[in-house]
Amino acid sequence: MSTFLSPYPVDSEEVSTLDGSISTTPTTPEGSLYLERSNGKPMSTTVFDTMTRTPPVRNICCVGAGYVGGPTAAVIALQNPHIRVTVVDKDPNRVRRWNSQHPPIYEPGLNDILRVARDGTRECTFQNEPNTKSSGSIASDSPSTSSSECTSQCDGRKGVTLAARQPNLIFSTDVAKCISEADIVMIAVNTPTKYRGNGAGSATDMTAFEAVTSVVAQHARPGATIVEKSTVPCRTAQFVQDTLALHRPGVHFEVLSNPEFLAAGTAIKDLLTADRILIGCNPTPTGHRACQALASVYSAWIPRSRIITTNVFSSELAKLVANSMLAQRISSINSIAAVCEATGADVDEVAKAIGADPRIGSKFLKAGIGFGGSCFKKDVLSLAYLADSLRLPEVAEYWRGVIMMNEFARDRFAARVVRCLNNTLVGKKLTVLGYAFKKDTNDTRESPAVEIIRTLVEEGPREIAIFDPCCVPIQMEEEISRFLSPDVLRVNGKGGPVVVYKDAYEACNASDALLITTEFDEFKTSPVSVTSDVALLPTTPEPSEKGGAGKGGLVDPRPLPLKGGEQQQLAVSENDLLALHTYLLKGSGDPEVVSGKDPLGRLNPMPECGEECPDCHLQKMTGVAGYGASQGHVSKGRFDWRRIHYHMRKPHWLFDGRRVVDIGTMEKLGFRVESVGRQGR
Ligand SMILES: NC(=O)c1ccc[n+]([C@@H]2O[C@H](COP(=O)([O-])OP(=O)(O)OC[C@H]3O[C@@H](n4cnc5c(N)ncnc54)[C@H](O)[C@@H]3O)[C@@H](O)[C@H]2O)c1
Ligand SMILES: O=c1ccn([C@@H]2O[C@H](COP(=O)(O)OP(=O)(O)O[C@H]3O[C@H](CO)[C@@H](O)[C@H](O)[C@H]3O)[C@@H](O)[C@H]2O)c(=O)[nH]1
Repeated sequence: MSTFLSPYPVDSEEVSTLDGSISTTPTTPEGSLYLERSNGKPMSTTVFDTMTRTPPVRNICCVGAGYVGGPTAAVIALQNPHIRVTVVDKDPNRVRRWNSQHPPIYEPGLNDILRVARDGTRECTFQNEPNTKSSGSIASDSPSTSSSECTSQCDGRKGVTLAARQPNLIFSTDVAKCISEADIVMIAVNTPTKYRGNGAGSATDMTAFEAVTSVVAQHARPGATIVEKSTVPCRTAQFVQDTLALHRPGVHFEVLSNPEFLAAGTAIKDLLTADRILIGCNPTPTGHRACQALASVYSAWIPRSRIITTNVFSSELAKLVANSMLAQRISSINSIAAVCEATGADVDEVAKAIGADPRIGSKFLKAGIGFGGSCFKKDVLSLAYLADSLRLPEVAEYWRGVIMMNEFARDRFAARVVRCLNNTLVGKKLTVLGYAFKKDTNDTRESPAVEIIRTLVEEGPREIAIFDPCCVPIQMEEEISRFLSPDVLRVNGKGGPVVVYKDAYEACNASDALLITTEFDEFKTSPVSVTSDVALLPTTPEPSEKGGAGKGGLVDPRPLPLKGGEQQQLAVSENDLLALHTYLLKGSGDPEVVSGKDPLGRLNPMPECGEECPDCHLQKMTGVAGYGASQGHVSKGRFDWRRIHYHMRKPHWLFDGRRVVDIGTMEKLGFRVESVGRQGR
């Protein structure tokens, strides 16, 4: 039996187990041994606590500064100001951008969090009484940077002072050094589908994960906990443990699985209000203690009851299964869409009717042109490959059917467009509205739009115009030439049929047919609220418990609970501060409110870009503000469909691949609408 003592504390707080019971670890028989003195007499609980209360987590290193690593590390750092969180990546360009005004990815709310955790904050004073005035300018609510100023601005009401905060989020390329300093190393590198060799097109490509594991094995400090954040095949933890043993025989490391469930476009909301945190560990005292240490990091903002612990392989498998089941629901409803198109039933009505049954539920039943994104396809295929390798071909076949149905939905839509246009696109202009794989993101990985464009190009059209409210045109051009061919692109009037537009109305001008391929709110006919970064930050959901007038649809979260005294250096949770930040911004009534505004007056200036900053250069060249996703997407409100209709060519075809427009309204405007999951002409 191992006598290794983990450096982590035994935390007696409760963590829920999968069966709903409460586990107060350590629970294994081995764990109880620590309660005995060497003389065999039982220890007092206090002595036990003191001996096992080891230093809390002080340093986390996240390897991989991508869609998962960047936002996850930012939220962990925000919520744990006492922990130094370092994000390392082998790509110096990516790291440079995380350290600049141009982070490499856009997620609503991310910039606000980055600015607090990466840049630190200054002392500020804010008014902690609910606003009793009606909606209007935020000036009367605006906190200032000094109490005296606030006192005058706040009509003599007392302000409270918030201490400055030191930066605790660092981005670096020094992978080995940062790993060697960490108590917890999270591996969040890409795990795509293998595209060549054994298992090509199905198995997970573990190249990046394996490379990082080997660096971790060589440099991690003894006793460190290694966390799989990447989505990996079941039993990868064994491979990590073996690699560690190979490089560092006799040195103890714990390996945990802690898969991520965030979705693109809502990453910050998903991280801040996660419905569950899943941690898989070895069923040993040291495994449980490592699990508790990681749970303590999350419990800074996630209720303990939402932290689920399982064995390490269940956790790995649960991530693959979660994505496969979600993908399966979409394929199921898309298969029914095909039946609806042939019968006269309407897929939205069917979805509503079945979704009312709580056993089925209403989420993830939106029919369309199929799912895209970097995860669903690869994770379903990974599960199918796992089944194959376990000699369960029937199981593998079942899950491959989900992918087959997804491709069928996409191809059926493209075929319907061509069929409606008399089976020829020659001499015609078609406009593709939406290039990202889902709304409110500039992520285009596995976007169904790309394959639809490929099919349309093969028909020899005069022009395929593309507009996306969130993607940067120059990046779209670069991708199209990479995925399709450079020849298909038309730039400065020369080249192939594909033209990327910055302006939606120009893209639709003189078009024969519009295709909605992403579910952006802009395309909807029902009134859409003007979205902004702040829309997805935490708000205060319990109006009855809080005072203050409703403002911009939000409730004033003040008074925020304060710890540590009446006036000076008060501790307020970052969640509460985000809620106040959101309220002050949203309530401003300013439709252009975006990340970067600072109603609390606590942000430090953003890092300066040098003269040679390539992103500033591109921004100037392209005229696209927020190049590189730093400012992200500010909706300009819904489309003026009347104007679009006026400038289109007859018979005003509109193919709604995402069921976002109201068919009656559009037909009244004169469009000829064809919708997924509804019988056509
Ligand atoms: N994207 C999502 O929404 C999402 C959500 C949940 C889980 N996941 C999973 O999380 C993992 C990461 O996904 P992602 O979307 O963040 O990927 P990503 O491609 O955006 O980022 C991965 C990063 O890892 C870096 N990297 C690769 N090899 C490295 C090495 N040897 N050393 C240092 N850095 C290295 C890359 O340079 C890149 O910046 C995947 O397993 C994915 O399946 C993704
Ligand atoms: O009813 C629906 C819901 C979604 N979609 C499409 O499905 C795709 C995926 O959407 P979504 O799941 O919202 O985005 P992802 O960012 O791919 O997130 C999924 O993949 C992540 C990566 O593993 C997981 O962490 C998330 O939990 C999981 O939702 C998009 O193309 C959507 O348009 C539909 O067609 N119909």
